[in-house]
Amino acid sequence: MWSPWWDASNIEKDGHLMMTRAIFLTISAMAVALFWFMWNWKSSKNPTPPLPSGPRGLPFLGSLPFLGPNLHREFTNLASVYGPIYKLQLGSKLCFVLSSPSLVKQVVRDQDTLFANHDPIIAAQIISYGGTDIAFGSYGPDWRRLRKVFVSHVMSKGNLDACYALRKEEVLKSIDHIYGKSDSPIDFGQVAFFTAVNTIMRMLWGGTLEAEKGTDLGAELRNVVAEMVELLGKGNISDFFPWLAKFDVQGIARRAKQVLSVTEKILNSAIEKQMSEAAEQDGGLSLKHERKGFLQFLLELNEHGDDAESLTLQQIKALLTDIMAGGTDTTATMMEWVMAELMQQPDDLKKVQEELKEVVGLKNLVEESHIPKLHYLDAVIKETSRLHPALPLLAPHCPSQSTTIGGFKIPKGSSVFLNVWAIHRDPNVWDNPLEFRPKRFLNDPPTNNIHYNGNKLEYLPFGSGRRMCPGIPLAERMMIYVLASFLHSFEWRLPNDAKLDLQDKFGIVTKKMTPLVVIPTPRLSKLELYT
Ligand code: HEM
Repeated sequence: MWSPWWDASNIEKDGHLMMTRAIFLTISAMAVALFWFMWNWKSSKNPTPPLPSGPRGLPFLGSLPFLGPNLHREFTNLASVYGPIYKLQLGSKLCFVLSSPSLVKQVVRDQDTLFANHDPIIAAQIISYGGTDIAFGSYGPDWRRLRKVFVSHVMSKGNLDACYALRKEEVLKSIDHIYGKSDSPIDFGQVAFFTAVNTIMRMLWGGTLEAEKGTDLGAELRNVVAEMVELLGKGNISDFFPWLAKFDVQGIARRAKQVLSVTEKILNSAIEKQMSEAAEQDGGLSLKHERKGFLQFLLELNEHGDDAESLTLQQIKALLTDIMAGGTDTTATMMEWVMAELMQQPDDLKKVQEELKEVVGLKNLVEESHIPKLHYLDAVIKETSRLHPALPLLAPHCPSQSTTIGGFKIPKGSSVFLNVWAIHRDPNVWDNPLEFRPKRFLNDPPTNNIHYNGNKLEYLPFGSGRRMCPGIPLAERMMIYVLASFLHSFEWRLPNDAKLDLQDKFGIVTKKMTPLVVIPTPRLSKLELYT
């Protein structure tokens, strides 16, 4: 076999060649060594953080088959094995669960902007007009404008004060309804839900849809809201395996589109009606009557406000949908939990009712002006929100870039769950956390103040940071006003043979496992107050 290496006539030529090769090899070896050294030096200075540990799971499915239905409890149990930050593979989705105030701080304070997106699930994207709303919209200029309009105008004290008359009318209707059921068992959650939906709808439209009273619009709206809430809370396999989305195996996308078309019909008719009513009156959108709803307010803002505040019609509809979906079931669920806790704690119930008797008097109905004096009821609601936060894992956040939390890598696009349920029940954070003790929130001494505003990371029933609940001013007013009205107007007891059960059932809103059935008896001294 011929080879230039062995050919004697080419010795001189080969000598040069070998020398060149030797030099080339030496330089290459030195370059590789230098690169290797630099790389090691750089990575020893900036080591890539590891992913946190977590359950191994199965190939392809990850931990999906091992998670039971009560995700908040499962996540808390896993934290006792893997610590306050761990990873979880769910289908093709990489998730992280954080369960300590200091880790939560890194998400909602230190890296708030980076974590300012919510995880966009398929049903939510459809219902929210492709994520043009606040709850599922991507963080950016449009989202900021929408949220600003909502927080500083729709939820402003002035605007909420202005529609008190609408809330009051709906609460009085509910009192009348409960009075009609005196001394018989009622499903408290259902009454709370009807009251919350009717009150919120009334605030959305103001007087606009009143002419529709004879129709079943109220029932249609309640059904649509109930369907929205159900779809948002349903585990959708396509969210864990996006390539399955086109098959819509569980029919969730199809149902979400149906819900959207019903909502669209109702919203369009409300907008048309609002505009034609206003045109009849003065050629503009400013209705003369005082019972303005949010819709009219938003349309007026569009007509008279500056560009920085004007919204497209689609954004207005998406915002109204957020209020329907985000504000009704949460508020009603919390009211049911408060009532359930009070049924379990007769001493606290007595204190709440004594306070109401003193502040309001048995010859009067509760007014919102009484609220600032209802300290004990306020503390009861706050303590209930600690033990039973409506969204125990908040809404999962999604980092827009890869980052580090607690020394661990969190890749871009993963889902980050903040387990406030675990924090609210952590003995390192709260004294005797499982005891129902409203006193914790009595603000005594005043330096002890704990509010819903997300400033104390130990207490986050409404979240914290850029994506915290923007509906707090309305939620707070509605919960205390409706509960005070019901607790002042009636005595409440469990049916004789009933056993109180405080177990919960995880969902987008975590509710009581079994409905709370209670018996109302009129408490006020003047019966004419009830009708
Ligand atoms: C007791 C009642 C309520 C509770 C417990 C509650 C709780 C929450 C929580 C925990 C979040 C997610 C925060 C996060 O991910 O960090 C949220 C978001 C939201 N809530 Fe509420 N909420 C209530 C009532 C309301 C009301 C009455 C409205 C509207 C009038 C509302 C509108 C929203 C909206 C639009 C978002 C999305 C915010 C965003 O993504 O930027 N909520 N709520």
